[in-house]
Amino acid sequence: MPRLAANLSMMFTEHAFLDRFGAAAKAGFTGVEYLFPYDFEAHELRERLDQHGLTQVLFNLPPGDWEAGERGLASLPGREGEFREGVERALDYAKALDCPRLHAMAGLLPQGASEATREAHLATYVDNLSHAAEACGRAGRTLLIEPINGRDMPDFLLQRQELAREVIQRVGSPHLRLQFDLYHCQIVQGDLIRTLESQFDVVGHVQLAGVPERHEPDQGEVNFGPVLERLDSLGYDGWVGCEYRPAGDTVDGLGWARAHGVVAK
Ligand SMILES: O=C(O)[C@@H](O)C(=O)CO
Ligand SMILES: [Mg+2]
Repeated sequence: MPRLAANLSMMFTEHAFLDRFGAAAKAGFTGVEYLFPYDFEAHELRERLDQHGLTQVLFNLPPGDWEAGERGLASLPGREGEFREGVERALDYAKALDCPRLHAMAGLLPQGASEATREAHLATYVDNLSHAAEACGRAGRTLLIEPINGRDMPDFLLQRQELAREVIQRVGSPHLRLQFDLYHCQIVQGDLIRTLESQFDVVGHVQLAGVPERHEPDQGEVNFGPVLERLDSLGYDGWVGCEYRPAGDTVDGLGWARAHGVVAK
């Protein structure tokens, strides 16, 4: 069975952020991920990981001005310098946290973008990812890109798994892989098992959540048991990030995860 990582941006929000590490460990998780570490000093996060025997599985590059609605810089023409500074900043944190994976969010297209604008964003995306993948490779890390559904993030450039694959091929670096979020894939295109099979050779991380509410995976329209079994039989040895907003108390909603060794201590 795949190892489950608690996503601390969405789970255990009953606690202040730094206290979520201990809560996740107490609930039986051995790995954690979250969107952004940058509100904290790296040593504060490192201390929490060490104190609770946790592995840092993943976090994201700086996304631009999140409060103003930005959702990543990787495809934004004219922001290349800021993107590259973000890569260096993320790599510093990754070293301190011993984190092997970094996710670069693609960013938004302008509303009603023409085909030419879209092509320009894609070209910037490929250039920026080429640079970032090489920097990650030199640092012994893997860079990830994630298709995100356009209902939750309207105008997000990267929505389909096939486009992610095309971008990965255009970049052509072994250090760039796919963050396959089953929640987004179900909303955008469904057919989870066949899509996973066809993308598996480029998958570097997996996430899940119930659809459509993004609650626990045992709530909603997807029967995740067979999907996780297929992930196993394909030979996946990475982590599956639990990137969902619990419907109620986080620990009360963990019944589904017992089969994966997540058992409250
Ligand atoms: O699926 C998501 O929302 C995340 O994995 C992410 O990185 C951007 O919000
Ligand atoms: Mg995700």
